[in-house]
Amino acid sequence: MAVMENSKPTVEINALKFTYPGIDGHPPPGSTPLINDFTLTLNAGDRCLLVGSNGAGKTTILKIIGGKHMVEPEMVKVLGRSAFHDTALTSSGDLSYLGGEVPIQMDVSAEKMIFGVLDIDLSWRMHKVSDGQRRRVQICMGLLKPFKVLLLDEITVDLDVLARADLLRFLRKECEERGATIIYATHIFDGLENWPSHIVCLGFSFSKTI
Ligand SMILES: Nc1ncnc2c1ncn2[C@@H]1O[C@H](COP(=O)(O)OP(=O)(O)OP(=O)(O)O)[C@@H](O)[C@H]1O
Repeated sequence: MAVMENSKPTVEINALKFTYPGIDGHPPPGSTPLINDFTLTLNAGDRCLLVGSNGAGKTTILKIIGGKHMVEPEMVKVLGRSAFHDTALTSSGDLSYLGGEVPIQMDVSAEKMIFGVLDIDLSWRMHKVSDGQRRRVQICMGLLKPFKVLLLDEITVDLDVLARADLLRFLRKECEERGATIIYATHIFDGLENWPSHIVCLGFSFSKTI
């Protein structure tokens, strides 16, 4: 059962509009916004899958929610605040983004993550490990503080089937037991049948009730 800290949404995106700036720092005149009129509300415990074709804007949306691109504060609120304008959201660990090389944070014993979920061998030499093994260590190193909202940008791509299943099971528990909210952008749907509470496909969206 989800732990609801309060009834306020954890993520509120309201008619979000975004265009990457041109060389002069402004959107090119007459350009069509990459993100146009995107609206989404998530609550504690929700797990949202973000899908869409290459270039649809998944990473861009996660980065906007994570405070890495500036938008008007009322368009995107995380825990009632604008992540771009209120950097304490990310520095506290309440809001975490993992994509590329950026680590995530999570309240869990290192032992459980290292040996139970990610199955890391402490004797691995980092210059000799595979991409998937390196990814496991990277995820592990980020799982240090409790998060309330977690943004995952295709982080499981290098993991093998079992490691990915373990991680997804673990993340689901974080939502159900701690009331965390997760948005996960991916192209890999295997094993995700019962994972999300919401599915957003860029271009159109719908919610699945759990
Ligand atoms: N910093 C940037 N400046 C200008 N355009 C960008 C920038 N980053 C991304 N884009 C463009 O914005 C569009 C959306 O990119 P984004 O990375 O958000 O898509 P995505 O849905 O995550 O794609 P993929 O599934 O391939 O990861 C693409 O056309 C991309 O070229």
